[in-house]
Amino acid sequence: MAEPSIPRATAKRLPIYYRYLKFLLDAGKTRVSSTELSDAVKFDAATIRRDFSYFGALGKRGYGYDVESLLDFFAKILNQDTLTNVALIGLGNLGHALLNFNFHKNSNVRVSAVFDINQELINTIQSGVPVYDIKDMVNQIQDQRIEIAILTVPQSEAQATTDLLVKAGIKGILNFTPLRVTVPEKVRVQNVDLTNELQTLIYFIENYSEQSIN
Ligand SMILES: NC(=O)c1ccc[n+]([C@@H]2O[C@H](COP(=O)([O-])OP(=O)(O)OC[C@H]3O[C@@H](n4cnc5c(N)ncnc54)[C@H](O)[C@@H]3O)[C@@H](O)[C@H]2O)c1
Repeated sequence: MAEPSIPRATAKRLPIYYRYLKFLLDAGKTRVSSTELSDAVKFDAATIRRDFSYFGALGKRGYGYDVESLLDFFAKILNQDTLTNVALIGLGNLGHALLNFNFHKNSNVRVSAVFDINQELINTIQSGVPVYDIKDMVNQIQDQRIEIAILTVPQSEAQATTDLLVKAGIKGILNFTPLRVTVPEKVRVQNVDLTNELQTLIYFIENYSEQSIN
């Protein structure tokens, strides 16, 4: 997957643009202005124009953006044309919730393999996805050519599991554990921390209540 050199904040907004454009296309809309987009996705129009400018001059003055070509363009960047298989490591409370969700709607990402140490789970099918013994993880990930993993093991297991993932050749880890895992430079880690997100939200509400928080 080619990685375009766009700011991280822009990259994080892309799936949101993509989902809304898909909605517009399904509703039969052929074009959209940055102001309309702004109302829908709640980023200001200048941010949207700047984001889109990173991909070249896509909009036309007085016309707005062509929904279909914008969607095609984003689909390629987001790799929506190919199904991305993801491994889920640790099928506890959080792992189950993510597996049940399984990213089906509006996305070409799915969890295709689960790994755990719990003998009651190993060799079962959960939400349509096979659960493997963690001991088989390196082989399975390599055989299935999985490049992305979601980490939902206890904190105490996070680094050792990450080391195994690195050994298996994984390229990206969505880390839900509180540990900031250490990885070689070529591996990308995205940390998800709901407490942090909530605290950020509270901070913005308390300090910038009159302004947009995007
Ligand atoms: N980021 C967030 O906002 C957020 C929210 C909740 C929980 N968490 C974190 O997510 C992780 C999971 O939380 P939970 O509540 O689902 O825990 P849990 O105890 O319910 O589940 C952990 C699962 O990991 C499995 N496991 C243990 N060691 C393993 C190993 N070495 N290899 C593979 N599987 C292993 C267990 O058998 C269990 O199924 C924890 O690190 C927790 O701190 C993060």
